[in-house]
Amino acid sequence: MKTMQDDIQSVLYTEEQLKECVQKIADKINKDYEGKEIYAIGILKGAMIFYADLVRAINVPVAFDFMAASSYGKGASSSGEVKILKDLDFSIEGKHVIVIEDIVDSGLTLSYLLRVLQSRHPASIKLCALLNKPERREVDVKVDYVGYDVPNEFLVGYGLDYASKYRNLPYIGILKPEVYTK
Ligand SMILES: O=P(O)(O)OC[C@H]1O[C@H](OP(=O)(O)OP(=O)(O)O)[C@H](O)[C@@H]1O
Ligand code: HPA
Ligand SMILES: [Mg+2]
Repeated sequence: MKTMQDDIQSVLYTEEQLKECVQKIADKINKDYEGKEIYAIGILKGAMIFYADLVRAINVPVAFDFMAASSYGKGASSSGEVKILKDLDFSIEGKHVIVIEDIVDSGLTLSYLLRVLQSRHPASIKLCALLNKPERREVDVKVDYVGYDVPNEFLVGYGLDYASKYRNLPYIGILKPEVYTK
């Protein structure tokens, strides 16, 4: 039987590497937010695995909230427009917000969400993404905490999907191009 692994060209980051990387990001956040409370906004669904690992490495109080956004049109490239599918449960007014993403690619999702969130008057807002793909950037977004700058390949695993599949792989892999071009 064909397994998910058969669709992976190569492993980009192993489970162990990801664990170390998440800890490094958390160390910085722990320093920057000492004595404060964080309102962590995870962007569903891609960010959920990273979110779950990151918040457990943070040692100041963290309130959880989530948003789901979708760029219109699916596939391996984004179409440009962003729609909010699920909004936050609570107000972020006066809160120290960190928006947590799995990957910044074109930047359209984060730049749109950032505009929406900034209009709600948080005390501060920072962006945290495990992966950053600078070659694909269409709009400028300043990501405050980044795990890795990644090459322009289609990545899956550790939350990242292709056609709703591969999110549960514990590592990040490069998807074989024949999987998404067929
Ligand atoms: O920088 P961008 O070009 O906007 O791309 C990045 C966004 O695309 C993916 O999410 P997607 O909308 O596919 O939904 P998902 O998180 O449910 O996979 C990813 O999780 C980011 O949220
Ligand atoms: O490389 C990627 N993989 C999965 N989802 C994505 N969304 C933007 N870029 C990617
Ligand atoms: Mg996403």
